[in-house]
Amino acid sequence: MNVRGPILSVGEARTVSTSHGDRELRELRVRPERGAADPVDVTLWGKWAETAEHAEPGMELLITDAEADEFGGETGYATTGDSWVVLEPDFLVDVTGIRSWVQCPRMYYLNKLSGIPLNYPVVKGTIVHEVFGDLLRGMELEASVADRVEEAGLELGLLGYEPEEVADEVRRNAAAIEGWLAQGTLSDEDTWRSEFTLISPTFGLKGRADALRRGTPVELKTGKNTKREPRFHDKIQAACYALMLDERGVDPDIGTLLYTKNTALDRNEESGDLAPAKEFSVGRGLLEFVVRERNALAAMEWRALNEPGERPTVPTGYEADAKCEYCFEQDTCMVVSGRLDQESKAESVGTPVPDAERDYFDRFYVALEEERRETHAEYRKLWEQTPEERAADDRALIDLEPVSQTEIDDARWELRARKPDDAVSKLREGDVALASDGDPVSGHGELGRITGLCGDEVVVETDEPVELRRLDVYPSEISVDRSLTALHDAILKGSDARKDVLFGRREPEFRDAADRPAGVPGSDDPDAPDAYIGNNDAQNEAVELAVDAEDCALIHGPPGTGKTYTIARTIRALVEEGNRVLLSAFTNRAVDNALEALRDQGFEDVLRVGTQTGVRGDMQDVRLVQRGDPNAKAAELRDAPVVAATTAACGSRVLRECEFDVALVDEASQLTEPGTHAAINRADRFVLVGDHEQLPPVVRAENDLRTSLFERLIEAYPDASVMLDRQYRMSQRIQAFASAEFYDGALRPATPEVAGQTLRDLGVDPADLPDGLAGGVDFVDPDGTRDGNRNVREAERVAEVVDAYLAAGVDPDDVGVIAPFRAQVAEIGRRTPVTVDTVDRFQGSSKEVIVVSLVATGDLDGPIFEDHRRMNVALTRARKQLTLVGDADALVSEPFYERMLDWARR
Ligand SMILES: Nc1ncnc2c1ncn2[C@@H]1O[C@H](COP(=O)(O)OP(=O)(O)OP(=O)(O)O)[C@@H](O)[C@H]1O
Repeated sequence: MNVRGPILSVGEARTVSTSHGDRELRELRVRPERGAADPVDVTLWGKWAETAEHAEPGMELLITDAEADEFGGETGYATTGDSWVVLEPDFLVDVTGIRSWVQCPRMYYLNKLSGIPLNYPVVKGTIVHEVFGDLLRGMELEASVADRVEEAGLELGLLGYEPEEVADEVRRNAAAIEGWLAQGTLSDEDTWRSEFTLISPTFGLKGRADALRRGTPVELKTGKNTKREPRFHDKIQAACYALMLDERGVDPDIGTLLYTKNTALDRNEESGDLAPAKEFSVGRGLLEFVVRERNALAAMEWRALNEPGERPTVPTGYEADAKCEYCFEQDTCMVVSGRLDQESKAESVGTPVPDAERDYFDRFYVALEEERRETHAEYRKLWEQTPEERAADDRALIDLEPVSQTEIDDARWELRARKPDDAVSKLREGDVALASDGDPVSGHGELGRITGLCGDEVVVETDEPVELRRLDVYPSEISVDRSLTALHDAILKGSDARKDVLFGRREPEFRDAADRPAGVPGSDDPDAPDAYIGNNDAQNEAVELAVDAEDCALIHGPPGTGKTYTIARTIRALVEEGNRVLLSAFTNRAVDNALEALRDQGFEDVLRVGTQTGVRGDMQDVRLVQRGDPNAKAAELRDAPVVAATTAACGSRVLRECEFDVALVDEASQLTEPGTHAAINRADRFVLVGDHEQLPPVVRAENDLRTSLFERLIEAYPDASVMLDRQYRMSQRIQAFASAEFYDGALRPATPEVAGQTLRDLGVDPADLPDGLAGGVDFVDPDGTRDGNRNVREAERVAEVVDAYLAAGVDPDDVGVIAPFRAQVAEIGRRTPVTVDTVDRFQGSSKEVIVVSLVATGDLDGPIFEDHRRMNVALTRARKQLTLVGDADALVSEPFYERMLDWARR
């Protein structure tokens, strides 16, 4: 049986003599059934007693195959020969993390901070891995090498490599793979597959194996190894995959390491075993060792968050017996310990950063690790929720009917399936998702990209074929990983001038207008134009503030106030003064909108960095295609005066290599502080544009990540900010409530036309509409009942309201419906031809007519009500008519909504 629950206390290590000789043991007291049952004693025998050394009260413990023992009338449990003991099984450790942890725990920690840099071994390693996959999928060697080297054009160019020399080296490495594949090691019964995603609920592990051969793991290493045996930490990596396969009942007895550089070595100069493939046997002892090391790692991570000490616990390097002088991370290690005043086995260099910076680093390090745990909780839902629960949670499309599996050009697969009519989910075209045969954890699952999601059809591209019966949201830690790196870069590598402002040691500074160069608006030059933007003082002031900023400028733009227009003008002004600008935003949509505005203003010299599916169709012509000639590609990126990318992409290894004079970040109020650093680290100065009265950062954990840097700075430095106060979107009647509630009444319509717009301007005669739908703002109470996340009666009423507008002559494209839950979105979507979506998806867009479905009855519960800022977004999307559909009794239960109701019914 399995025993699982929180640890209450940990006993001392003891040695007892048994019929098998002296044995170590350690007793712990735990509350089984995840804390629901009465406390019991559990005994960890033998080597598992080592795991108890890391255990602390509060941690979760799992013992599989435990046996019950009676002692003094009490039932306890003990490990058996088949038991696994797992600490904090909910913490999912990545296999590559275990590998570096075994080498040196501090290296594991440093890898988190410094990310994967752009260097030649990394890029070459990626190419060789890609070629390996291609060869396994039956592609021809030369074609694969040429294709993969070309694909890496940009990265190779940034590193100054020529394609021929790289192709040669990759070819030599690939020879090892080809030779091995051809060597007769393979027979007809050999079953092969490349890249296999594994997640282990029992062992708290996840990772992607390079390949499986007859069910046993194969790992590719692009280095050399002239010993007979694989390197120990390489074995550990393969053993992790073996352990996860074991959990699926495969029981692999060997693992293989393929050292591809061995074939490239000169036999006259090198001695030893030059065979690239090295097998080793995977015994129980090795697997137990892997689990114990994983436990030590998980315990360290637990202590970093849970120990009430001043600073998070991080490894020092003394835990391992690795030699620092051979370590690639030695320099980083010394700098990090010097700057953060950490104990470390390597010497430290440099002086510690001031206390405030260290505290900031620690606070956000912990906050990001908390966020990581929330991400792990998302993974857990893959096995803890039933398929139906996951579908109801919008996290999966289930009951798909496989239609076809087609091999496409570069040995990849296109899977098609039919989905039930009413199925909805968070999944969108372009997302990476987990395609499976119905069971993504213990069945057959493949990571793939959604290339089509339209009507009743789903199309996914994967490396290997799978019967597409279910498609799941696949959580990603990449945002946490990149944020940690951004935090490291900002605090440990950032300039003191920048940090003086971030840490309140100095006010942001601005150039005097008198110092503006000739020709620039506001300069002494009599021939210079009067203003950047002649018809809107606040916008003009915003551009001036941005071009004069020596540190930073903050542009606060309530809904419809011309943020995008001002951003475009600002970028032009910055480029005119000779600056190179990084344009960034939280979403691809905002990046593309800003680019569109820039191009509308006649500025075309832009480069869009992003994936093909992420970038909008009309911006593909300025998208940087990474494939191609290295020199040309690198020049394209280095010479562009304006580079545009999401903040997530700013943390990529390519953009981390780039420098800019100014970073301009839109939607900055939706970014966490580390998320903002990812963009502004790349530039000397920065301009943040946002509205902290609209949606806050999207995070799962409740901590400091919820407040944006934009919000913090605008409160600290009001003089470094401008609020755009005239809006070009809403009628006077619509904007009144938001202006009063969120902007101290300062928001005004930009022109009388904006203020006075009505449905009549769309050619609609109000007499053609039922009573109470043409007042500019109206409220309808359908007397519905909330059922879970939907309200069917209300959905029907919303559809009737929409029909009434359409019947009166409003174009379907001019009407939008906002609902708080995806279930209600689907409920309404079935009944009407117009766009229906959640608030979050509507931020940044607008419609002539908006109908909001509030769903709640009884009490006010749900994401739209949790945060008034969400309601601000919902109420400020409409231009001419806003119709709220909801339950008046529920709304009057809170003063804010009562005021909203009064306004809507006025
Ligand atoms: N100074 C201006 N003169 C004339 N029209 C303007 C001016 N500024 C903005 N506009 C117009 O107002 C509309 C809204 O502007 P924009 O799209 O830039 O707003 P936004 O603040 O980015 O909106 P959102 O709240 O959706 O982010 C656009 O049609 C834009 O062309």
